Amino acid sequence: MNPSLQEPRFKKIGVALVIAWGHVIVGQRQPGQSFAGLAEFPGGKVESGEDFAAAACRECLEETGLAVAAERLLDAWQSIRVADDGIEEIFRIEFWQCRPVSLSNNLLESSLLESSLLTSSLAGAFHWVPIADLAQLKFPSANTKIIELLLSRNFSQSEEPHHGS
Ligand SMILES: Nc1nc2c([nH]c(=O)n2[C@@H]2O[C@H](COP(=O)(O)OP(=O)(O)OP(=O)(O)O)[C@@H](O)[C@H]2O)c(=O)[nH]1
Repeated sequence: MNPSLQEPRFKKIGVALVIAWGHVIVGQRQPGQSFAGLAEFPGGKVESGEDFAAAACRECLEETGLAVAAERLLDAWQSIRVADDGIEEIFRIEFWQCRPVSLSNNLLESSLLESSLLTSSLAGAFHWVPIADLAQLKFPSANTKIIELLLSRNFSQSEEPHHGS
């Protein structure tokens, strides 16, 4: 069939912005991945039966070992291109603010201040990074708006997770 007559293909990505105490979890894209070497937030493809928020939480758990709950959609980025096989491809990323569910506020706070406990519980190249430091990291261009948003907003105490202490 003429590719231009075929239904577009969707590529959906859910990304987790895990924010606590002025920090956010950031990783580095690995060799062999697209955009290797660039910074990234935990995330990946939406699987069948999932929505973007569920995919963001699942990918975060798989990639960092940290269980999180999605709270709200902060930004979405979308592009349309014609793939090599001639089929139109719609690529959409949703950036979801998430909070850790398995750690108490006290533990979160002390581990961030001491920069120890949480780092050791995060897999691979993922770390807690002060939000103010995001300006110095290089992310894929799809992240430009969300980085600006994080840097421009005051993620103060009132934005922090309200769970057991
Ligand atoms: N996890 C994550 N992915 C991002 C971010 N920003 C961004 O453009 N992406 C893009 O979203 C897609 C994530 O999908 P994925 O992690 O499952 O893809 P992948 O690297 O395994 O496969 P790919 O190399 O074919 O893209 C990648 O194309 C990645 O470049 C981000 O902040 N976090």
